[in-house]
Amino acid sequence: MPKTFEAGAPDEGAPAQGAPDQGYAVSVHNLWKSFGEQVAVAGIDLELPAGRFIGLVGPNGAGKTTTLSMVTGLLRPDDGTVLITGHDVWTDPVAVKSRIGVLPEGLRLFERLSGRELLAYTGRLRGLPGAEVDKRAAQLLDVLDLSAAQNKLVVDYSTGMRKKIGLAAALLHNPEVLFLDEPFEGVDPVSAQVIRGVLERYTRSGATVVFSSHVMELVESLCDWVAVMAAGRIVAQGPLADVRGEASSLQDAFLSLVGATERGGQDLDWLGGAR
Ligand SMILES: Nc1ncnc2c1ncn2[C@@H]1O[C@H](COP(=O)(O)OP(=O)(O)OP(=O)(O)O)[C@@H](O)[C@H]1O
Repeated sequence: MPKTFEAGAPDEGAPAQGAPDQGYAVSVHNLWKSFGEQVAVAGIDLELPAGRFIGLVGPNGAGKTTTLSMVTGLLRPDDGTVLITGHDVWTDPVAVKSRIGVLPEGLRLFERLSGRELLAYTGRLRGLPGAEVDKRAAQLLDVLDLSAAQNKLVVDYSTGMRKKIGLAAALLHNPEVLFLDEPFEGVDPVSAQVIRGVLERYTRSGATVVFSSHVMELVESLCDWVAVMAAGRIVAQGPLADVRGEASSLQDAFLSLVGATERGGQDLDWLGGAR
């Protein structure tokens, strides 16, 4: 069984941009959220260091989306505090929103705009000068292989194209911290590689990426810091190697951390039997 432990302060020498709060990009304290009787997030604490590629992993229903929604100011917590680069999400929302980019789950976009128009609109909302928006939008569309589709309406985009234009919109103002809920879902391997390259370049500049995923291989290959959620709680957080511990892979560590059982469908004895 891998170790369960809490994160210490980030390593000395780790890149830390714009994070006055001891180098933490995100500090969450005692965060709670219930939906009726269902406790979705049960008093979690998280300290996510700046300049890292951070994976938030957990089984279905663990509370990842609820957590990311509260951390990014999309959903009001029942209790607790969230600081982004030292700014409180709920008492200082303007400061926070200028510093973060978000690719939420179930991304809602202005679908009657073309991809290009969507970026122009997002850029102006972010207060960027028009010429700068044009330059950045053209570069992002090119890197994300969306140039040919830039004049097509977003409503006609595929799932993967929607993720990519959503990512471009989230990156346009060069945020310090980027939050991505399942960014690779529905994205083909070539586009995934492109997104990966963009995100790696972005974190190398000192920015922080926090993304949720079920795909352990992806988290293991991309992230240098991991937080594991199960049943509304954080069961481990820290550098990838520490969370993996003695386990041969993050997948194995994850399965024992979340207490997975070996139920491989033994009860379904009719399945595949005589028809
Ligand atoms: N708006 C809502 N109303 C009622 N219950 C909700 C709502 N949103 C989330 N929940 C419940 O809260 C719990 C956590 O859900 P959440 O979507 O945060 O999990 P998740 O880890 O993101 O799951 P998945 O990986 O399946 O997307 C679940 O039991 C879910 O049913």
